[in-house]
Amino acid sequence: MQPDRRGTDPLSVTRDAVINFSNRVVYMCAHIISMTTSSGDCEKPIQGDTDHKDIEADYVEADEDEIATLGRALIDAILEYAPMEDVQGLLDKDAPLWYQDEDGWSALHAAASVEDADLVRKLLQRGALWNSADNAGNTAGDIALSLNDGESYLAIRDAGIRSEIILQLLASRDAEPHGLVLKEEDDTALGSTDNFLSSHLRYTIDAHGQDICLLQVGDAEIGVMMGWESGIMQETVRKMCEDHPSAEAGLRVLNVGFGLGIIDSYFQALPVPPSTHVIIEPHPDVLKYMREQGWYDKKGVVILEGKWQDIVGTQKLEDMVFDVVYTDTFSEEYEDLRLFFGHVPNLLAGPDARFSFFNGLGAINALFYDVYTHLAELHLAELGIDVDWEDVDVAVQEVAKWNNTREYFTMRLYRLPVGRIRNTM
Ligand SMILES: C[S@@+](CC[C@H](N)C(=O)[O-])C[C@H]1O[C@@H](n2cnc3c(N)ncnc32)[C@H](O)[C@@H]1O
Repeated sequence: MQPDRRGTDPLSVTRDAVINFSNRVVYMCAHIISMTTSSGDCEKPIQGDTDHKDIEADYVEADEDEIATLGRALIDAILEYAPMEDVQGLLDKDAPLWYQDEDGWSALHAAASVEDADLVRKLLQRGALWNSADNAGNTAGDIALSLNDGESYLAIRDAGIRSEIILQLLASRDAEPHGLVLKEEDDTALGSTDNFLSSHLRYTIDAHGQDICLLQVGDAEIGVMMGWESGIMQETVRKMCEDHPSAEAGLRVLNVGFGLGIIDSYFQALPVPPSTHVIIEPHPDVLKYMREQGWYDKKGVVILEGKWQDIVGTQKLEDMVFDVVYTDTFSEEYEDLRLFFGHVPNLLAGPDARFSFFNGLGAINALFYDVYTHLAELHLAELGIDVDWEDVDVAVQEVAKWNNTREYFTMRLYRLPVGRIRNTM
């Protein structure tokens, strides 16, 4: 699974990651055997080391075979509708729930495919990975969804939300990288803001006449922002501004991340342009493009050069408040978005003010997209911000949409959030 355009996807537990995880378990078994048979020093050569290693390998292989046999038996039992006592018997023998067969199916995939919501719940309670994907990229949740089995789907989705909340909590209390977080490190310009900011961006028009801002990553060019998203940006501005009580006086707007300037152009095109329009943008090539396009000279526009992390919540914003706040960055993760959420109550001018963000994390898989959407809603609710969601149909011709860049949004519907401070009166 590809990381998301706007960041590494922390939910993206790929088949490889699960295999890595299971390999780690096997490695740990080998390590424990090694420690118990080599006086706790597995690096130190010991007498008869070769024989010793052979024995170790045999042990691990035998373990691996036994584990795989149990894992396979559990999947088969579920798929063959075996009596619950048989399935329970295999679970009692510790049949591995992380095991995936040659198609990438786990016991949870099997339980979802036979539409057994009780078993789905049982497997999740016993630690089944809610987000492991089969070779075709489908999770058990996707299978439940395709079978219209709402009960199983919601059990899996809620397990995903719970697990993400727990991981976020652990991560916030523990500065050390946490062993439980199954996340691939990404030091490229896609997954690291600092690398992104030192990479070259190219603004161009693709073969379909679409405006596009491209980032070079290795041999490939990745879309930072693409013209097909205009519909989302236009609808976002409409939902946030159209019926705003202060619209006729000119709104105070804050936008984080300029990209192609699509959303900023829609803000400027409002019947009454914003009275103040602050744009936060750190990338030197984007700032150059903004200068060339005359953004520095527009009335009411204030460009704050830098990352939002160095501007929002500091004196650089001079305690300004806004009627409309929008954020859409790149190479950031959900955790960055959640940190931004924490500033939103202080940025909004009052109960009429509105907040939105590009809701694209996990949008290459229905289950992951759903989990992120709910996670965002829960975290914003904790901050006293209630969100209205609107579905925007973004099904456009695939060729025109992607050109030669990778796909990062494959859902038919974009879930557009508009948050407001909860009115407690
Ligand atoms: C996807 S584009 C935004 C597209 C924009 N919504 C539009 O309508 O064209 C993301 C932008 O966020 C900027 N960005 C990346 N990291 C940022 C950060 N930490 N703070 C502010 N902007 C950031 C990027 O340089 C890029 O210009």
